[in-house]
Amino acid sequence: MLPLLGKTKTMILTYSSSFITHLLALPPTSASTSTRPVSSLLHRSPQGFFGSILRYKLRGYCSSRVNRGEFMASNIKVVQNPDSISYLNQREAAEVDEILMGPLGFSVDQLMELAGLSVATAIAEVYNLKDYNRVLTICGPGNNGGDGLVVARHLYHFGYKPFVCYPKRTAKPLYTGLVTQLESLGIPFLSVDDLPMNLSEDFNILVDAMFGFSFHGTPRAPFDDLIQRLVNLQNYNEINKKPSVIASIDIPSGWHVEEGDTNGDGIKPDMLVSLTAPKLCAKKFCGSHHFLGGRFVPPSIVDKFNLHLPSYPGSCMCVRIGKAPQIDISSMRENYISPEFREEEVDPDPFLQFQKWFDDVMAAGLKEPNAMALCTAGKDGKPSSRMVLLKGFDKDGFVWYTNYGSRKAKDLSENANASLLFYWDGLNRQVRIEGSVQKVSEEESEHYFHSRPRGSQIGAIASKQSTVIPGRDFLHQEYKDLEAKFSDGALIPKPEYWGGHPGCMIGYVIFLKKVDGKSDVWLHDYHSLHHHYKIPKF
Ligand SMILES: NC(=O)C1=CN([C@@H]2O[C@H](COP(=O)(O)OP(=O)(O)OC[C@H]3O[C@@H](n4cnc5c(N)ncnc54)[C@H](OP(=O)(O)O)[C@@H]3O)[C@@H](O)[C@H]2O)[C@H](O)CC1
Ligand SMILES: [K+]
Repeated sequence: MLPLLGKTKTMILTYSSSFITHLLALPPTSASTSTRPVSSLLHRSPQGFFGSILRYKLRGYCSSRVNRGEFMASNIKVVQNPDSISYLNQREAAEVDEILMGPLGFSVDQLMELAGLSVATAIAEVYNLKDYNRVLTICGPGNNGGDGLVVARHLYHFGYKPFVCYPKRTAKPLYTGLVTQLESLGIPFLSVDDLPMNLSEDFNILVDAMFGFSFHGTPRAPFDDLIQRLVNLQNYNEINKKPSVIASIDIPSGWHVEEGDTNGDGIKPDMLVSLTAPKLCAKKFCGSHHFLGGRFVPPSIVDKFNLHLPSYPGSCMCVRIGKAPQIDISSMRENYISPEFREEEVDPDPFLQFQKWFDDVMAAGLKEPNAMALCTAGKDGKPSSRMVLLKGFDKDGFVWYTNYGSRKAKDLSENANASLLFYWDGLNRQVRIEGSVQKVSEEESEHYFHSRPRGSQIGAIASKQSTVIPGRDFLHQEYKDLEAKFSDGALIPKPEYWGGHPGCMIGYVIFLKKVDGKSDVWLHDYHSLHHHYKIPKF
């Protein structure tokens, strides 16, 4: 059990499954025992909790991440300006291939596998399994077709239902092996005659893997017909309620590799996944989703061709190029599909129920399951929320740590009432905790402080929350100085202003600049060094 620093005492736990919210209440004076039968509470009509649907609009200050031209959405990095990257002509694309598979020692199998995986990843990023389950991969005679075979295999493992049309098979072992792999998974191979004229009747995604950068002239049979069916899709889509989409690998098939869709009567893919570097025709791509994949380009190629390519963050296989399409927020909705939440399965002890759900979240491998929104309001009654990390819980309360100088600590010193909210996406569950917060002993704070990594301890000293500092460099310098000071491994003293109050934020917060007393944005950095930028009120 972790030490207790901040505790919510009186609390209401609200367990929610698929957003059907049930309320569990504890007696207002004690958090340790619950005498109230859970089932009686569960029978309340949701109307009692929500009343009629109200439309709220919040005007005020908004915090958001700093936009520095590139940002991450669902782990995929976005390159906002497509003109900032290099485009290859047909000769360069072939030359890169030759160097990779010549002096640089790559095999085509390897590159194809990585290329195919990046395409499958991009598809899965954009087209969800529920709405885009049936995928037809149309494969051509060359390596682009081979990429398509690899994509079909990965999509199968991602949970999609792939089909393959591969009318001009290549007899080389690489390709026969890829076909065998798909056949062993039971993936159906369809002939051109098996396919409906209106491909959207049977398929949600059409993966265009017919031609890549070696395409020349005009498409020959049977690809002329297949390309025409993809062109016709647009007309069918206009009358279809649920349009199907085309995802092209490297080049939209039939397009001129450098000039693009010269006559304007070619296919109009919704997604293009360029490999290695986009080819010139990609500049003419007008679909919604342009990705770059093929994370295998070594620095020697980058230097030789003077390539400007975005970096792939973390373990991402692809990067989005250009802005994601604007989404009508009012039309965004999910169908929450999760096992029924049954009263008889709810533990009468809300803490045990919380433990059960926390175990589920851990088993599901969700990221930062202990992240929770903490909402406080000072004496002015104006609420503010931020994410903090749960560091332990028991029947006395839920524990987190913070800096006494922070706004949340100040709020709590004026008004002990606060709420916590966990939201576990993927399990469709949320837990609400409401109550009052107490300070805890200095001893407990001290104990927890020294259990943290040294970098975080130094960060806590460097970050005097809610104070104005000259700039970010000042913060870094302060950190470096402290790091040097404690480099001998000596005990790092806990600063007086840290601990003993509601707790440990994901990082600490420093007001970097004060611009007309406007609102702020926080920036995540290493070792809990965070700072705020002021942004204008809107
Ligand atoms: N380095 C990388 O990024 C990697 C990319 N990969 C993928 O490989 C393709 C390029 O592969 P390549 O085999 O060189 O070429 P294609 O897939 O474009 O296809 C060549 C075959 O298509 C025939 N072809 C060409 N034009 C036509 C046409 N008008 N009608 C019918 N058939 C045509 C051609 O036959 P020819 O007799 O005409 O020469 C070939 O049979 C690249 O774009 C990526 O997708 C690798 O997978 C990994 C490394
Ligand atoms: K293609």
